[in-house]
Amino acid sequence: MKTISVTCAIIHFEDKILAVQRSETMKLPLKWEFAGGKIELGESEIDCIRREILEELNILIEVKERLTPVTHQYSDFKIKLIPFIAEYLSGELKLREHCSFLLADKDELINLDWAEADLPILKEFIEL
Ligand SMILES: Nc1nc2c([nH]c(=O)n2[C@@H]2O[C@H](COP(=O)(O)OP(=O)(O)OP(=O)(O)O)[C@@H](O)[C@H]2O)c(=O)[nH]1
Repeated sequence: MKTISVTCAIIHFEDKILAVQRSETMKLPLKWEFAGGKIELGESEIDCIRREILEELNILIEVKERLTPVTHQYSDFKIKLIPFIAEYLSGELKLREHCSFLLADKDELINLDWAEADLPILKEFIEL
């Protein structure tokens, strides 16, 4: 099965972290994730995450650090999820695809119903 490469961003808004909830019509409905999306042909990981965040959330971010990518097999597809830590720079946050968002303390994140591929990323981030 083909592996899709997806970037995602753990975005700091001062001392809070942004999590977003997938809408009912998306794959993995109502799961929580870090915003991001598929890498396009010829696109760098960093360009991808900046583009996806602008498209999905209408904001600009500064990418700070790359965490460890996770490969995960869902029942019908396989992904390589590449996480970045980032900081909010500018723009008014608007949800263009997701149904809700949360600005949470780092230690509250674990209580959400995450997309499975995000769990090792969350663990690495919480232990930083
Ligand atoms: N953006 C993002 N996608 C994630 C995360 N974790 C995770 O399993 N994914 C999966 O990665 C896939 C690609 O992300 P996407 O946001 O571009 O996907 P999409 O809904 O547009 O996919 P589709 O157009 O095929 O329905 C999705 O199926 C999504 O479920 C995450 O933290 N962030």
